[in-house]
Amino acid sequence: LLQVVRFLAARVHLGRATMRASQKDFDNAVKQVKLLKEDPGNEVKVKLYALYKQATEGSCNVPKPGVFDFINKVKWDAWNALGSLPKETARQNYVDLVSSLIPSSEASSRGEPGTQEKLLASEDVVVTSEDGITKIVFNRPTKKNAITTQMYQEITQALKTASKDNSAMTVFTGNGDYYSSGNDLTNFTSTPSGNIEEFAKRGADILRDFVDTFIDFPKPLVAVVNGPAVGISVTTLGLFDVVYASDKATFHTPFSHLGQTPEACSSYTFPKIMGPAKANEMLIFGKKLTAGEAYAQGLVTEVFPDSTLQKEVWARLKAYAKLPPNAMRISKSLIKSSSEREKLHAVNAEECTTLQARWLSEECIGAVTSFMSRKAKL
Ligand SMILES: CCCCCCCCCCC/C=C/C(=O)SCCNC(=O)CCNC(=O)[C@H](O)C(C)(C)COP(=O)(O)OP(=O)(O)OC[C@H]1O[C@@H](n2cnc3c(N)ncnc32)[C@H](O)[C@@H]1OP(=O)(O)O
Repeated sequence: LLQVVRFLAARVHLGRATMRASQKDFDNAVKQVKLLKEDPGNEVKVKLYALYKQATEGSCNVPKPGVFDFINKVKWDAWNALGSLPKETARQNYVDLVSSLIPSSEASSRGEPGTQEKLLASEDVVVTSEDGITKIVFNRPTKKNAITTQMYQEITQALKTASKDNSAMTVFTGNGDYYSSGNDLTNFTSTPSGNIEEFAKRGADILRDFVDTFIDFPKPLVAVVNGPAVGISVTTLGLFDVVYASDKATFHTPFSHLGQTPEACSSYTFPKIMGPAKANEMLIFGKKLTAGEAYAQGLVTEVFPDSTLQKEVWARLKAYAKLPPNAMRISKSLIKSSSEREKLHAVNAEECTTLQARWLSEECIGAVTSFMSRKAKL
């Protein structure tokens, strides 16, 4: 990786020696990186990081991270490899690299970077409202609908809005073959230099807010699990009112494999739903359930053949959405009483604090590093 970084930095340097990117070009490129539709991959992200640091701070001037701080060590190595490359050259190389990542059709229509942010940002989470139903769709099919940090925040916002809109219920589903592969593991690799503890704290705050919004959601909340579900996309199901699943869906919570621990109140809801014996096998040993098994354990309301899922489920939901909305909300609040919600908030807080510490553990960093280097898959 270091050789690639050095080679590319030198190549871009030689090729563009006569050009000079202005500070404004650089600032725009920094904004454009955040708007990229396609994930450029870890190698490019590391290069961008190194060039950004060189352009803004000059030669690497911070101590080498510890041996177990894998991610920061890769980043440090890449920055350090740029040696004494002048700041202006690093700035130009950064701008060139970013423009090479933007398809020409997009570059011409993009205009001022700030103006399209919202539009592009909302592509990964699509929210629509029709027939009394607000639909929230995980829409990153090429990444198996893995949930980025930004998506957590968008979903939190979408739920807060849906709780006040005039729809009768809210339905989650996924686009493509997966419902969702859970937390996007690259969320862990975008650590701003240095303060990994602060980063983990911010992650825990985002997660806590996200789960709190599910706990407090006042209207019927339905999941249409169109395919395999992993991690947090499974655990949140314990906070839904109804879960319909395709017979192709699977339910997998590989927390121990990832050096992590349960979230979304599943350490409380799963034993309550399926009994401790079955919940332990899922949450501690990461046993993957088929749709039929998840139905038998009470996590899923009903399983449909994949070929008829969409037709049957949406027809049923449209009919349900015509029921008197206040009656449905009041029934929900009786079932999920205020004391139960209080308990769920306390569980959520504890799970988030536990995860915050886990994310800094050698076990977790090692598992994420393995996934990133493609040695390990579930
Ligand atoms: C400090 C952190 C701040 C974070 C902010 C808040 C964090 C809250 C965190 C809450 C805790 C959540 C826990 C979980 O959800 S644990 C579960 C995590 N998920 C996984 O471990 C799944 C990993 N993915 C896989 O094992 C396989 O991809 C999978 C079995 C799902 C599919 O395998 P398949 O062979 O069919 O497909 P590919 O692997 O080729 O996948 C296609 C592309 O999609 C990318 N992908 C898939 N899943 C993820 C993922 N979870 N994260 C990132 N990327 C993912 C995969 O890399 C492929 O991409 P490329 O085509 O670019 O290679």
